Amino acid sequence: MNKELLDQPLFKLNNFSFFYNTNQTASINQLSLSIYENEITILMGASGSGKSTLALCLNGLYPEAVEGTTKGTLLYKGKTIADYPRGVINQEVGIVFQDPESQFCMVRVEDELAFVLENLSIPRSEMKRKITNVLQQIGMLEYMNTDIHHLSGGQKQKIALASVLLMEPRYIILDEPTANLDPMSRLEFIELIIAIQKETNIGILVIEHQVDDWEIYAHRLVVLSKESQIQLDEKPKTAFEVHQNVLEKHQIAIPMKYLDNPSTTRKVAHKKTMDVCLEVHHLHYYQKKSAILNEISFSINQGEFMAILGENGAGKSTLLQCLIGLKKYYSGSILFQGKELQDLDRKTLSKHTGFVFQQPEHQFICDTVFDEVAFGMRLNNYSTSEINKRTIPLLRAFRLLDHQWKNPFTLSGGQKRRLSVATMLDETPDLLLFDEPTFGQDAHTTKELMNMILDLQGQGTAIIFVTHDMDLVDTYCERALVINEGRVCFDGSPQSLWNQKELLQDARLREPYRVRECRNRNVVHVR
Ligand SMILES: Nc1ncnc2c1ncn2[C@@H]1O[C@H](COP(=O)(O)OP(=O)(O)OP(=O)(O)O)[C@@H](O)[C@H]1O
Ligand SMILES: Nc1ncnc2c1ncn2[C@@H]1O[C@H](COP(=O)(O)OP(=O)(O)OP(=O)(O)O)[C@@H](O)[C@H]1O
Repeated sequence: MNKELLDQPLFKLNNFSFFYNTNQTASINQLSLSIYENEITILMGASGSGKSTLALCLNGLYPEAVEGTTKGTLLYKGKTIADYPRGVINQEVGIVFQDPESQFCMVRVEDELAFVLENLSIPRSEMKRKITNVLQQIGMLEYMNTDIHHLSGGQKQKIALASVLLMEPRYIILDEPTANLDPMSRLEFIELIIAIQKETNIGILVIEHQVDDWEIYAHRLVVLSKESQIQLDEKPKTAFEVHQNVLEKHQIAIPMKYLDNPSTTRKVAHKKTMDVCLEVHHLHYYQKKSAILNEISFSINQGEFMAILGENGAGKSTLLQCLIGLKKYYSGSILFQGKELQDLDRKTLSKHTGFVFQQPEHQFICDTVFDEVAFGMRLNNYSTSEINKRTIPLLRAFRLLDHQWKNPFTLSGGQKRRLSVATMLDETPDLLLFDEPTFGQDAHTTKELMNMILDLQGQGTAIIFVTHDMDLVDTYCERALVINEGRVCFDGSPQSLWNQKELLQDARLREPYRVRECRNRNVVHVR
């Protein structure tokens, strides 16, 4: 690609490095890259390759907002970013993060958007019109007066995008923006971005680990190695068709449509035993008088692997929190191995169960990665040599050994997620609950993580797994429980779920790629 001869790049990095002061090695290492306006560029790379750090440097937030230093040059419109007056770049280069909550300052949607306009010194008389226009543009006008906390994940993501659009940016960076969205919201969000790009012709940088729904729209795919060196810079179609070996080497997930035979990857294991692990009877849960969970009943046996599916806001996380005893004020009953959950003390419960939170940060309590993994063992009075014997292999398996003395809060998104899973595997639990454990993970980690889960399933652990990834459900799960508006609307095998088109639509789910492919080839009943 020798585009540079034709156009002046919007961003130009020349041997650019970024060091967090707490780390000995560079998080971005002598990267040279040009990024152009009016293009959609996808940036991929293994977890920890420096993608989010790069996004924050391009937006001018780093190094100022963090203890870090840079080397080499990073030019925006031909001028060093540090030479622009404060705030100019933030306004011209907008970022939407994976977790939109981290971007909000106000309670109501309108106030949040007005706050953005206030910072731009827009007169009050113009605010209403601008807010109405942007909400119309993203299809959220009816939510102008809604409390942001009452919006679903997908809706919050759209409001985060609206805040960025109000700044009329020249460039937008989307850092894993769809990782928390249900399958339909994900598609709608991508379509919205593409429509906006066509209408305004602005440049967009998409950082993602799963690009199945993005790649047809992108002009360019850039792949970084672990050492943040460019390994590939191609049209996505060419990259996925011609360079699969390079992509696999760098742990990049190849969209299913480019794989020879995706159905051979199915690994559903039937390890269910006769021993009941958990029983839920007539569970109801209310939040501020509104019903979040309604009349939920099901049971799961040891060795069973069940996915919980449903649209953003359906009640999946609330259900998991009830099942693990974090939400206590429910009605109905939950029995763990025959005993009422509310009668079990926390220590017994934490010895036999594990819970991986949706936001990994919510479960970190120690100052180092090592201590975080060893925490449960110390609580159970393990000797130092026993702790080392168990902790080191776990850190190695989750590719965290090099980061073991770091503070967990300074890890990359994917590293945090891996740590949150590793902390639950210090023993073989009887019940493991995962709230979206694979989002934000590269292909290699997702595969390893799923294999570890299958291993535990084989040892008799009952697995409950909340996910928005239908391909994962199709590949690994033997049972799916679908929640819609707080009620169970399906409980059965994923294969029978894929045949219920209306139900999938109501719950805003999608068939996995394998099944869509079968349908395209007119195989009517999918097995
Ligand atoms: N503190 C709260 N006050 C009022 N409503 C709340 C509160 N917390 C959650 N809710 C509502 O409860 C419902 C269920 O939320 P929950 O987080 O369980 O959904 P979810 O299925 O896990 O969604 P997602 O897929 O987006 O993670 C949502 O409609 C949400 O708005
Ligand atoms: N605030 C911080 N302080 C110290 N080190 C950090 C900080 N944030 C990130 N790092 C380190 O910098 C490296 C790059 O992190 P970054 O978040 O940019 O990676 P990434 O490619 O976005 O990863 P992922 O795909 O897992 O989100 C990682 O090794 C990470 O541990």
